[in-house]
Amino acid sequence: MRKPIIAGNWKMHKTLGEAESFFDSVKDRLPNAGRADTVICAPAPFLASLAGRAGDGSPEIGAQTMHEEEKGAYTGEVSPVMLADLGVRYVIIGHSERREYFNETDESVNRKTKSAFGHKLIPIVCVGESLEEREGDKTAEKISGQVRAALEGISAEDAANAVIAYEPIWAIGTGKTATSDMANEACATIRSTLADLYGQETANQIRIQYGGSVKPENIAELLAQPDIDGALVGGASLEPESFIALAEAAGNE
Ligand SMILES: O=C[C@H](O)COP(=O)(O)O
Repeated sequence: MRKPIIAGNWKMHKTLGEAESFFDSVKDRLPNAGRADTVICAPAPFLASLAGRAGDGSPEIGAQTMHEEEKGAYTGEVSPVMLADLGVRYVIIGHSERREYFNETDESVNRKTKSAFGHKLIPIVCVGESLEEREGDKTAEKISGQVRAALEGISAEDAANAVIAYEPIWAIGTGKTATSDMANEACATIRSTLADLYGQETANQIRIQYGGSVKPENIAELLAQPDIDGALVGGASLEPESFIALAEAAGNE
């Protein structure tokens, strides 16, 4: 049985004060803490403070990206060593916004995914098709290729701990959610790719999230699907009440 996982991706939002106040207001109010994993992926400048506030029953802390090297002359970047040292547990790798605006490629996603495992960080690896690819009937080919590339050279033992986030690009921040059937079909394609790579037993252990305009109103229907184990949530993770509602729905699964 896979434990549901709700991860909030705050993207480039909030001040430090707002981030701390959000965290303090949700950390003791997650009704089903223990039945679902919850994660806040905050902007890098807030990670130390939030990790210091995290504890039993609170969300875990995630980063939104990282560099694959441990250290070096990479101005502006954050290393896996730095994240692990702060107590960060998860890191989003290859979000479509990173692929589009910051030149991330399947190759860099693979390097970062390997590096995350090498530093005991759990990667949330993002894959997803554009509207053009969906309309051209290329969804399965695209997401399956992205999963294969991201996990190339990664052992089954590590892969079992990965989280894969299926985020159709056309559904991100647009209010357009994939129907739960469409989302499940894509997540099932990802699971069958994982089974092809690692065998069915390992594939059955890997958690697959859906992301793209997830809100308290649609989370239950998405989580009811057999291959959807959680959500990567942007806009609806910014307000405490809505994040708590999402976590509650996941804990009831
Ligand atoms: O990482 C989160 C996704 O990009 C979804 O964002 P959204 O929930 O605002 O559509």
